[in-house]
Amino acid sequence: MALSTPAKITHIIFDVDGLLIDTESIYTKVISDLCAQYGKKFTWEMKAQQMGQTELKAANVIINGLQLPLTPEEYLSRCNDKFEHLFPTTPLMPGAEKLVRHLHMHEVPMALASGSNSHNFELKTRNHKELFSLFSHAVLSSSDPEVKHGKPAPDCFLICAARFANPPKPENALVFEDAPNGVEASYAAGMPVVWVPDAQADHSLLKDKACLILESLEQFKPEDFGLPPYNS
Ligand SMILES: O=c1[nH]cc([C@@H]2O[C@H](COP(=O)(O)O)[C@@H](O)[C@H]2O)c(=O)[nH]1
Ligand SMILES: [Mg+2]
Repeated sequence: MALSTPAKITHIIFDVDGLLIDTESIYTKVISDLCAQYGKKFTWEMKAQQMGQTELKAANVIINGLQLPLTPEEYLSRCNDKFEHLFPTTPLMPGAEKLVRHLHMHEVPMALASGSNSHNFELKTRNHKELFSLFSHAVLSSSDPEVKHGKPAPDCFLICAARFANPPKPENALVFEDAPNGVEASYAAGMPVVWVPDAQADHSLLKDKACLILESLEQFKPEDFGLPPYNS
């Protein structure tokens, strides 16, 4: 379903969590278990507000939203204890490896823009080092001093675009995102965005801000964006 046709795409910026790697199911499990210890339920609405945000901002969403008797530091430390063991087991999302290798083979410059911090990013990608070496750079909003505001602000995408050797104009950089906050951020950056939402996401809120909505990266057709088709 193409909602609008973007300008010529010369660069690609990928989100990480829930888009290239399946860390969102790990976040859901760990945060649900923590909330349950206080008799609270981690709802999809709450999760959608957290996704893509910096870790500290996301912690405050839950603590304030569910009135958890924890400081952000306590919340993050409890989660990080579990993430330390779980993130290194993270699998890739369907279609991610095929798309990244294809674009790399055709020398399309690619980078990453995530809400993660650098320690967790290393854990999450530990089993996929060679694949993640194919990106030119990664902007990690929770650790990068240049990123003043995480998604839904456009900062991480604008900074990511500016760090390419030959920086594209925003309209020439195609973003792939799973999070509503990420779609808002890329739209605010003036970049076309392919949205690959969680099955629970409400499409109606963002359908005018994404140029394409897919159930999976496996459905992406590079030629629809002027990029080399698969098998070329
Ligand atoms: O259930 C959750 N998902 C995601 C996040 C936040 O979203 C970031 C991942 O963002 P992105 O998809 O932009 O990589 C995580 O590092 C974390 O800060 C969270 O707090 N809770
Ligand atoms: Mg994401």
